[in-house]
Order: sequence, then structure tokens, then C-alpha cells
Amino acid sequence: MDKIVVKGGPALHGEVKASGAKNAALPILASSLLADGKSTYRNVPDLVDVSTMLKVLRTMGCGAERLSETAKDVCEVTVGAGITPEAPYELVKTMRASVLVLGPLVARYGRARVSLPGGCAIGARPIDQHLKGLKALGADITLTEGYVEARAERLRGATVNFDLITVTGTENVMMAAVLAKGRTVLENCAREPEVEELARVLNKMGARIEGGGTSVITIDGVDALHPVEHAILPDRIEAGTLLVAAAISGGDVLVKHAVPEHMEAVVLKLREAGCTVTTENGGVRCKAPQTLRPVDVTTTEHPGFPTDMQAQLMVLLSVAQGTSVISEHIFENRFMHVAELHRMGADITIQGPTAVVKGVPKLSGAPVMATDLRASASLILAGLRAEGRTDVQRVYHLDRGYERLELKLRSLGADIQRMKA
Ligand SMILES: CC(=O)N[C@H]1[C@@H](OP(=O)(O)OP(=O)(O)OC[C@H]2O[C@@H](n3ccc(=O)[nH]c3=O)[C@H](O)[C@@H]2O)O[C@H](CO)[C@@H](O)[C@@H]1O
Ligand SMILES: C=C(OP(=O)(O)O)C(=O)O
Repeated sequence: MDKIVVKGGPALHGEVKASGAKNAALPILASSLLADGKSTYRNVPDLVDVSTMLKVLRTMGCGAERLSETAKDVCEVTVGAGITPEAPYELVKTMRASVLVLGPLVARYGRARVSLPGGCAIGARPIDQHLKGLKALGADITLTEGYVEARAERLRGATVNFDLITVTGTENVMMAAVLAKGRTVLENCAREPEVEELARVLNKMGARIEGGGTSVITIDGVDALHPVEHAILPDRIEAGTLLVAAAISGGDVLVKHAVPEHMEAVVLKLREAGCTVTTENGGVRCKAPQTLRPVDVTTTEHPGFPTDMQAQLMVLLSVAQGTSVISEHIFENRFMHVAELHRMGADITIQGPTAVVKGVPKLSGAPVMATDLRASASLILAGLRAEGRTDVQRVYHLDRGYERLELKLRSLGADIQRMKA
């Protein structure tokens, strides 16, 4: 098992490229199931989660591979006869986003058997809204032996009003509705750029979707879709993490390909903290201030401040001059990084869904344990600023969602290495 070792101190400078977005790549790969033939995707990030999704597709009988070692960002998914519409527990337990095959499978094959994902370190994460949407489209849903079984002759268009805003729920039901008979109206949808991107890809495949990226999505079902070629959009969370790396290290970094319109809430908070954030050369640049200012933030659905950037911003604020208040309103248990940050000298108190972060003049390096994906990134960011050496264990969480973060940070001047734990 690997660990990441960071020696704090160097200010990061230079340019770095954002990779393709995990949260766009996963539903888009799953959407390949909706059409026979070969779909080709470019700018696919080299992540464990993407490999898991390719494995899920192969387990069902699809061809699903990265093109070659030299064109690692290109993935081909080929769908033909003989698909087994099942996603087993062994794979779903390693990546809950595997549940994204449920909608496409029931729409296309009339049946699906997908392991229930269960919770994870950040919360319970039920999928009741996915199931509510599929039921409204006419799927017969049963839960047996830890699996969701869905059946339908052909799905029928319907109106679905989600009880809460869910990203993968919106995506799953949208993918199901594209092949349903008639019109589906999805209300209270997630408005994340990745949902909009999925709608764009489905339309390229021949679907008729309007309103992707808004809270009401209208889908006129079609009889069949065709495969697609598409380049995955840049990862706004990875880009945000790299901007925080610039800010916390006292540096100045341009994240190329970062899309400013996708990152407005993060950019606003970095500016409130005193950073100079500008859009230039097709990217976003962040220059650290002399002194970081405290900032209050509440995580909400897009276009609000993303929960996937909460841990990283918290680390930045842990060395600001003053007290910040961070409220987490998406996941009930997303402060697992706090206990590890205490070990590095941070002064953070948790009161229910709120963390009160009192800025300290310095952090000190320590051995720490990553508990989830963004917690891992936050501990590495803390290590960039800390005096001495920080060993971040359990890096497999990081590898789910960051494409060799340590190499990107090293290219900017960080003293960081991957080692055997
Ligand atoms: C692969 C992917 O895109 N992952 C993202 C997606 O996860 P994911 O789609 O799983 O997150 P959701 O938007 O569904 O979850 C939002 C909230 O709704 C709850 N909920 C969700 C569905 C449901 O049926 N019932 C229910 O109660 C969840 O427990 C959570 O509290 O959006 C999250 C919120 O922006 C991000 O942190 C994840 O990075
Ligand atoms: C929570 C995340 O991902 P997932 O939904 O894949 O667990 C994340 O990307 O921070």
C-alpha cells in the first residue's frame, strides 16, 4: 500500500493542467450501455474509479478499455449482443457510482440487477430517489439479498419530482428516460456541470433532452441511440484543489483548462480569503495573499459551494488570520479530516454540521490517515504548509479521484513523493 510523503515549505509556482472530471466520466461511461456499437471518449482521467467503471462494463460483457499506454486518456466502450445486466457487490462496494448503470440497463435491456451501494465514510448515501424515479417510469423494483432488481417491458415517460437534489439520482433517471416511451419531466434536478455534460452526450447519441444543467429537465423518449465520440470536461474539483495548493503554500499557480464558470463559488471564497484569482489563457490562476483572511462557507448544491471542496477550503482556513465557520449541508459525516488535522496542530471545533476553524500561525507535519477522497487531498494540502514531514497513509482513497496529484504538485515545486507504506 502506498503513502504520500510531503515536506512543507516550498511555495508552488507554475502551470498545471486539470484532468478530465471523474464525476463526468463515470456517468458518461455508464451511458455507453444505451447504444450498440463503439463509443470513444477522450480526456478520460486515469483514476481507480474509472478503471472500476470499465471493469463493471466488462463484467457485463462490454468491451471497455483504455486505448493504449501512449493514449491513456482515450477509452473505448463497445456494446454488442450478450450483455448480462448485472453489477456485482464486489465492484459496487469499491465504488458506489457503479449504481449509475441501473438506469441505462433497465431502459435498454428491460431488467437490471445491481448491488445496493450502501453507505461510505462521508454518510449513509441512500438511493431512494433513484428508485423513486425509475418506479415512476414504470420499473418494477424489488430489493433482495442486497441487490436492486428492476424490470420493465418498456419504460414510460412520467413526471418525477425529486424530494431532494441528487446528482447521480438525476443522472440515473435521465439515462433511463431517454429510451422511455413518451415525455418525462424531471423536477428539482441537480444542476451540476457534470449533469449538463451527460445530457449533452446523450443528445449527441440521439436523445432529446432539454434543460440539462437546470432544475427542470424534459426528455422526449426515442426508440434507439447510437454510439458517440466525446471529450470529458475538465475536473472542477481537482482544479479547485490545485488552486488551494497555490494559496496555502504562498504561491502562484495557473490551472490550465479549468473552466471558471464551473468554479464560481470556489473562486469567490478564495477571493474572500484574500487570494488574487484571475481567468487567463484558458485557465484559472490563483496567487496567494500575504495574509489569509477567514471566510464563512456553507456547502450546498451547485451553483453553491461544493461539498467536494469543503475539506480543502477548511485546511486553507486553518491557517487564516481569524475564525471561519464552515457548515456542511450535503453529507452528514464529512468532517472526518478534522481529527487528523488536529494532529497537525489545527484548531477546529465541530458543532453538529458546523466546524469552527480558528486560524493558527503554523501547522506541523505528522503521520496522518486519509479517510475518504477529499480528506486525502486536504491532508496533502496541509502537508504543503506544515513544518516538517507529513506522511499521508491510505492513499487508495486519493487514487480514486485524483490523477497522480503528487506528480502535479511536484511539477509546481512541492517536495512530495509516493512511497511504499
Ligand atoms: C459520482 C458523483 O457524481 N459523485 C458526486 C455526487 O454524489 P451523489 O450523487 O452520490 O450525491 P447526491 O447528490 O446523490 O447526494 C446528496 C445528498 O442526498 C442524499 N440522497 C441522495 C440520493 C438519494 O436517493 N437519497 C438521498 O437521501 C445523499 O445521502 C446526500 O446527503 O454528488 C455529491 C454531492 O455533490 C458529490 O459529493 C459526489 O462527488
Ligand atoms: C464523494 C465523492 O465521490 P463519490 O460520489 O464517487 O464517492 C467525491 O468525489 O468527493
